[in-house]
Amino acid sequence: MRKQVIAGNWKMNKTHREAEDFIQTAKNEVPSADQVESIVVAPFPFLQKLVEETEGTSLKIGAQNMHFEENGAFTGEVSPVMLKELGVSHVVLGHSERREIFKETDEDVNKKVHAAFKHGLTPIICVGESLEQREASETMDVVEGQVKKALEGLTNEQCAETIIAYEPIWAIGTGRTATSEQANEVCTHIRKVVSEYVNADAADAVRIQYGGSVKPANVDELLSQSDIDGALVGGASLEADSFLKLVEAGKHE
Ligand SMILES: O=C(CO)COP(=O)(O)O
Repeated sequence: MRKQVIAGNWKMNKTHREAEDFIQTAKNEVPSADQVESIVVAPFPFLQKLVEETEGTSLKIGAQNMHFEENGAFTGEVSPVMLKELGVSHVVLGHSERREIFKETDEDVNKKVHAAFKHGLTPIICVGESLEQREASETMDVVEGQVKKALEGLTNEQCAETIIAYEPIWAIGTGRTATSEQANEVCTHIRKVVSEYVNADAADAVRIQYGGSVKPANVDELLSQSDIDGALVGGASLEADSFLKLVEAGKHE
């Protein structure tokens, strides 16, 4: 049975003080790591402090992006080596906001995924279609292309360890959640793509999250779907109480 993984993506939000207050509330309240995997994906300036404060707890800390190179003349960028040194466990890669606003390509995402594995970071790879693509019935093709390109050149074991987040762009921050059937349909397709592109074992092991207006009121139904193994949550992860409810929903005994 795949363990659910609930990640709160804070995006570019919170002051240092707010981040601190959240972690103090949440760090001892999250269920144990063998029941559910819980991750706070925080802005770079907070990472070191949050990693220190959550040491020995079940709450893990992830980054929202990174460069694929280890070092060099890349002003403003952060490397996988730096994240690893801080003790970060996960890194979100290819979020639609990075793809759309910062023009990241599938090729960039693939290089970043390789860099993550090289440095012992677990990638959370985001894929998902725009409203225009959904209306043109291109969802499955778009997502399939993104998944294959992101996984290109990885070992079968690395593919199995990857977390894929299906986040339809039209559902992000809009309050318009995909129905659990719509979300599951695409997650099932992603698992099929992994099965054909990698192998059945990797497809069985890979965890596929849904993201896009997930909140305590709709999380149970989403997580009860056959191919949804967790959630990547923006807005509803900003308050500790709400984040804890989401994590609780992912718990199994
Ligand atoms: O983009 C998201 C998480 O990465 C989803 O954001 P919302 O939960 O705010 O819709």
